[in-house]
Amino acid sequence: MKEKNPWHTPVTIIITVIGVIAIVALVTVAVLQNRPLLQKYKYGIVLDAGSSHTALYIYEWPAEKDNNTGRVEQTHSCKVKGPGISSYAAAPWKAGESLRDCMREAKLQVPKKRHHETPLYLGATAGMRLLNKEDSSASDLVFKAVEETLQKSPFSFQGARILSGQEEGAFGWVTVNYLDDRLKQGLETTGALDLGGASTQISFVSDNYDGSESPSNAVTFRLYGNDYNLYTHSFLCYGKDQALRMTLAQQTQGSSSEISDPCFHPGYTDTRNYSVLYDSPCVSSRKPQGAPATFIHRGIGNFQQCQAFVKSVFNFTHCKYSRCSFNGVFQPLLQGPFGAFSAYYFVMNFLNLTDTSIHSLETVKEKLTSYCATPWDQLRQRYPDVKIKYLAEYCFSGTYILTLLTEGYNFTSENYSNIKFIKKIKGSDAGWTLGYMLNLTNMIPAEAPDTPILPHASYVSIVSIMAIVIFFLFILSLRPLWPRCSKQPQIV
Ligand SMILES: Nc1ccn([C@@H]2O[C@H](COP(=O)(O)OP(=O)(O)OP(=O)(O)O)[C@@H](O)[C@H]2O)c(=O)n1
Ligand SMILES: [Ca+2]
Repeated sequence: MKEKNPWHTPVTIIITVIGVIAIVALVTVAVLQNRPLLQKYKYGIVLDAGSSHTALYIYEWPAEKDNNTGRVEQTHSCKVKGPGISSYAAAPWKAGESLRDCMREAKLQVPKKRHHETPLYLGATAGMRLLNKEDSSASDLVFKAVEETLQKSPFSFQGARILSGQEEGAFGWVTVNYLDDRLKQGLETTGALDLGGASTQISFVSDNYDGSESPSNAVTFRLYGNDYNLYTHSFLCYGKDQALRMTLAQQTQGSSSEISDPCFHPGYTDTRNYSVLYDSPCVSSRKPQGAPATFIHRGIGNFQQCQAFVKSVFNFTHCKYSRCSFNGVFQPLLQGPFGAFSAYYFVMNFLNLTDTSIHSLETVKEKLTSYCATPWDQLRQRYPDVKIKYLAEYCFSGTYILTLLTEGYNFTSENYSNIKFIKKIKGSDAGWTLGYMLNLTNMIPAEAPDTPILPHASYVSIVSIMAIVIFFLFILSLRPLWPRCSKQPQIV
């Protein structure tokens, strides 16, 4: 008699086929339904109109995330040729013109079909703050010129304006902590130190500061369900270019036709114009009477003497609060790690001093002592590709940074290593622009968003495994229906 394979009964074959189809269907639906959709991006553009130059930043984030909560990253940056827009006060149309090349680049970088929905912002900082103070109609004309250019772009232009010092400091802090993923996770935050050409900002969270002492330094945020009381202050005129003017003003009070400057290298000489030097609200009131048209600016390269001049631009005589940084400005006790960017980074990177875990405050002083004393022609030979203006100023700038951090903000040998000199965090530049855009586009929710318990891959794996297990349990549960054991021949 022919032995029949017990699995070949119609019932088991049907159950198996249905089971396999069910598993394939279940897993396919689970994978397809939850598959990350093909990545589409949205874009935002911010122009940082700084005192020394303008830069354009393009940010992108996944389009499919609800309320734009996906991660925002910088995809492109463009440095505008020429000086900052405040330098075009005498020919405002040139300020608008200067932005054209970078706007052209932006058009190529952002996919065409996204152009009209891409917000475009221009924020101006200390250079325009100073121009506005000095000559508000000139500053209005500069804004008119840049607005005309930006309105002509295919992007959704949202306006050009001067940021307050508070905003500049607070948005720099938001950028650093957003990029470090500290806000979403509610981790201890990083303070932000920004050194520009015309102003400098310090922003940090301190347990001793709830905003009641000196409320003008307080910015409160509720981000991802956490409250932050941020201390922030912007010192107008304490960016490195204006600080250099103040230091030179200190040395030229005698109207002399020649000064020997310890902040410049031995052998360095240049002819400077008194009226150009004093043409800034940071020093204009101190222009000496009867000064000649020009003076010879000679370097003598002496760090200690340089630091003495630099110190003289800080005022430590009065403080009506429990503690101050300088110029009578309140500052709570320093707390936590700090990220120092923009000119802090350019200068410390040039001097090879960015790694504060190796280079202590003492080493920084030693390095500056020998660097400032290096003859100018030797430096020119060693760094033929570095812009002369930058190269000439690194001794002053390094000395200024050291003095600002220690004498100004009260960093000590103990907490100096809490500072990290940084340019970028995960590919995006540290600076106020990203924080500014995140704020204006409401991309940081006040409350923590609900997130799925499991990541996508774990979800799919668990669904697949469970489907297979259920299928086998089902087969087992049908055991009573299974044909009798195969060894015994069956009588058909
Ligand atoms: N490789 C570089 C680039 C810039 N700088 C200096 O860094 C300062 C400008 O820093 P930045 O952060 O770009 O200032 P701005 O944003 O233009 O100025 P502000 O924020 O004050 O408006 C200028 O003194 C410039 O000479 C430098 O020393 N080395
Ligand atoms: Ca700046």
